Amino acid sequence: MFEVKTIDRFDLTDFAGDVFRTSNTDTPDAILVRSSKVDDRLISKRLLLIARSGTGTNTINVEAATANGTAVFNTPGVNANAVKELIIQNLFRCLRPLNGAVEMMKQLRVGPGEDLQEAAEAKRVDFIGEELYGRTLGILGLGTIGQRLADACYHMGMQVIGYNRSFKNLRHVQQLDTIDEVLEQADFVVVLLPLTDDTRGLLSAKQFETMKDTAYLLNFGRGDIVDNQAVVSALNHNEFAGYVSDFPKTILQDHPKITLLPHLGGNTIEALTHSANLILQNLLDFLEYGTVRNSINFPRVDLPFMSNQRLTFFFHARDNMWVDVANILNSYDLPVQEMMGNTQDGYGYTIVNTDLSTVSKERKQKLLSELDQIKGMLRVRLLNNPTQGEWQ
Ligand SMILES: NC(=O)c1ccc[n+]([C@@H]2O[C@H](COP(=O)([O-])OP(=O)(O)OC[C@H]3O[C@@H](n4cnc5c(N)ncnc54)[C@H](O)[C@@H]3O)[C@@H](O)[C@H]2O)c1
Ligand SMILES: O=C(O)[C@H](O)COP(=O)(O)O
Repeated sequence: MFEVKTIDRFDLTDFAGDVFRTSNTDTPDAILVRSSKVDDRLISKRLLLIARSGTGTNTINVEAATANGTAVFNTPGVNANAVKELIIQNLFRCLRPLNGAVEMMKQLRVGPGEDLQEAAEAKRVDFIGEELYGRTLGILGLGTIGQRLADACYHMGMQVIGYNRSFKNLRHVQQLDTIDEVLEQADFVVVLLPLTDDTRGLLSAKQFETMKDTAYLLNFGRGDIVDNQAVVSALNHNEFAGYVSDFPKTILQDHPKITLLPHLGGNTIEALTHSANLILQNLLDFLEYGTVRNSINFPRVDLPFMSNQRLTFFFHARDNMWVDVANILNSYDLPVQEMMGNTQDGYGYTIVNTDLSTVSKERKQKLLSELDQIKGMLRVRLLNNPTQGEWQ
């Protein structure tokens, strides 16, 4: 039904993913990616969906996809535990100089008759650490990951404060009214926001001035939420103690107070497996059945496929939209066997189970073209029941 090919054939750099197409054409029906940027040139009329295995969708032009009638899917929450655990590991690393101690142990040699443990203990004064217990954790972005981190750190004895644009009724977090209040009070500030027009460059020189000089900033949201040049400058002026980022930039390399990771947040066997399974299921269900789950721009609609064919409609929600569709279906004497629809953020998605088995190919084309031309219609699809016939 769908071939899977790699995107390399498009010769678009900075992109690596799989595409799905129904015929031997360079224009894909669907694109599957992790964090790779989806080039806008791929959002052609033919493109039915973009599937992002993972959470952040800042590498996809969702607005352009929506206007094109292309569904965008992601797998929110599946890597939240992986990110939470990596952040906790890094909180400990900020206070306990484990890397140095392990390195020292690799180098340490004792002579005949000397005791290695004794020699090691003589060196441990260089590796005295501090404890997380009783310290204040500030979380910017109290979503799925932020809440899990808050619960775990609260149970380790930390005070947890946070900022989110909407109020969240959370048991273990004192939610503050401004980012600045969090920055002033926290010993650790963890960024867990999405990258949007509102959050790009949100943390810069002015914000760093308000931080404690002993505080650490950990960015597991997205690199561009933080002004990297301002980070380097603030650290050079001892405005805060250290920066940990999951999003490497050359300007941050080699600074003694900066720790860079190669975007490891969701990089566990569990998260990757779970995410890949979920996104593939959602992708195939949409391509073959028109079912929508976990889409960020299409409303959720899941109707059992009990007919020979079904029509799916994605449109700008407006008064009388359905009257216009129904008039055309009636003029073709099409039975509406079952139907389900939903709206979200001004867009509607409707599935109609029907039977076109007696309608000629030419009339089907004419029907689809008339439905396509309805004012506000963004995408019409005709699907054959995969368990009852061949793909058309
Ligand atoms: N490092 C990694 O590997 C990794 C893994 C997963 C997610 N992430 C990043 O973390 C982000 C958060 O993930 P999540 O699963 O918790 O998402 P989420 O959608 O559950 O949480 C995001 C939270 O941020 C809040 N928010 C959005 N814009 C805001 C603004 N301008 N000001 C204040 N609050 C705002 C939302 O209300 C929400 O509560 C993702 O968007 C992604 O960029 C990184
Ligand atoms: O948004 C996400 O899910 C994370 O940043 C993980 O991205 P990745 O799929 O490239 O690991």
